[in-house]
Amino acid sequence: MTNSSAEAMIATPVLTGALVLVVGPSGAGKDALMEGARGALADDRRFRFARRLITRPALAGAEDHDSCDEAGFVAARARGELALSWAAHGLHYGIPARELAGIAGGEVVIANISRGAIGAAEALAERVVVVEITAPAAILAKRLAARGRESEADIAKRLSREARLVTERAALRRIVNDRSIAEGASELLGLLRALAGPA
Ligand SMILES: Nc1ncnc2c1ncn2[C@@H]1O[C@H](COP(=O)(O)OP(=O)(O)OP(=O)(O)O)[C@@H](O)[C@H]1O
Ligand SMILES: O=P(O)(O)OC[C@H]1O[C@H](OP(=O)(O)O)[C@H](O)[C@@H]1O
Repeated sequence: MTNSSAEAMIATPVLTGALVLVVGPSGAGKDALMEGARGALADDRRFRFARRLITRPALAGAEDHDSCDEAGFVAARARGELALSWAAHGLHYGIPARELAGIAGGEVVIANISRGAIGAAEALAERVVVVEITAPAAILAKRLAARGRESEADIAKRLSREARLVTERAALRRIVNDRSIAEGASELLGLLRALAGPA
């Protein structure tokens, strides 16, 4: 190796940042496993769990997100504040650009998104990993009923929602969340830790 190419290698910072897209059917446990992993990583600045903007009022005990009405959402998107947005279940969802700002500096950012938004999200970072959380259909139905956030009719719509999971260049990992939340969260945690640089 010549001196100049050795210098180039030393001068190039090793960026370990990544965008982790958590996807899967309603009731699979995306929020629950992310909450478990977030708790374990609370003091670890290598990780950030993206706070979403949703046109749904925040509910006690549910996902901690920013809320706005539809006009506010459209305005935020027009101002270029959202790196990613999609519509589902009669709601608008967005990932604010500021949530992804640390990836270039090495942060691992974890975001709960629609399976239909994977294609657009793959353009947002160099290293993108899709984590699909799944569970058998009967378990999904039981969990949504027990969660009680939606009406029976809305739960039926969520369960019948068809969404294809297609990745172009992102790596794909799968967690079958059919054991306890703690076990599922620990699997997600292992996967996230493996993506981050040294502590
Ligand atoms: N392994 C598990 N064992 C028991 N209950 C679970 C498990 N995982 C999640 N749950 C519960 O199932 C319900 C649905 O989970 P959660 O809200 O995390 O799903 P989700 O994939 O985020 O769904 P949605 O897309 O509808 O928001 C919640 O009440 C959650 O506490
Ligand atoms: O079915 P697909 O398109 O994959 O996901 C649609 C939406 O469903 C869930 O919303 P919520 O957290 O239940 O409000 C996901 O977070 C996503 O935003």
